[in-house]
Amino acid sequence: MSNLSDIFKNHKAFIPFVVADDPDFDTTVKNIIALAKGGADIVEVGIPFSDPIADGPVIQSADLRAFAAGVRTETVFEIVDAARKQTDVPIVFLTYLNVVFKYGYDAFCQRCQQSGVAGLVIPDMPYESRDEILPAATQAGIDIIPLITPTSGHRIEKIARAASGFIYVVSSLGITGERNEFFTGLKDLVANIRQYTDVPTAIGFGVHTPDQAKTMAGIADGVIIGSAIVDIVAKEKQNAPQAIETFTKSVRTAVDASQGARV
Ligand SMILES: O=P(O)(O)OC[C@@H](O)[C@@H](O)c1c[nH]c2ccccc12
Repeated sequence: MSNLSDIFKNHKAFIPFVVADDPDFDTTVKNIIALAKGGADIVEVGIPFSDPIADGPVIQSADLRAFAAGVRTETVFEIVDAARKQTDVPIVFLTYLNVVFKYGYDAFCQRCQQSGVAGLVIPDMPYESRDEILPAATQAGIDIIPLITPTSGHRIEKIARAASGFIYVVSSLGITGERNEFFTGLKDLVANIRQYTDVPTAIGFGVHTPDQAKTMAGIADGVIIGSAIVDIVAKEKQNAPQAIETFTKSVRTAVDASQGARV
């Protein structure tokens, strides 16, 4: 397994998301570095996919921009390799299962290890199918980061007990995208998960302001923001890195102000 869990040991984690090759290779590399400079603990890099069923319009549009830029799965690895020359910020992939399947589980996990990718979030891989990829991921020292949603119900125990890296707690039903209303039972959901595991939890979906990030970091061990950052990329294009660093710093400050701030 990777050492992703250690990141959460002494402070609340901020995990931002960007889509690879949106709007181009160099800007994505600069965005990853800007996120790291701004205080991200882990960067979630999205591999564009043709049928992103869990994604809202902001990320769907980003995937289309990446496809227009000619993105291939290998491009995403090359972007990470290029970023690695300037930052050692932990990186996880957000990827749909078919991308990994087409590349080949062993080859994909080995390539991840080569690029220093520490974990995979595969939103359309049911817990019951994880055994297909687990041997290759374990061999490569990569965490398969599970998602737990407000409707996971009786499956929470087995998902939590099998988790490594961190657990992605989905804040609300539906698709990714900025929200102002969240599932009201998040505190109970996190408490339920914590009965079964010490693996840290990070809440994502809809969070788009520093105040919301502070609230979520007060409930869980970390917070994930995607669409709000992808929206900056959509608006700022090649000028996004500076704006992204500024936004990241504001979220970092807010997350550190929640309980359990950096010691
Ligand atoms: O965009 P939001 O609402 O801030 O949510 C994070 C999300 O973007 C990122 O974690 C993600 C992007 N695509 C996904 C698909 C499924 C689950 C999570 C994701």
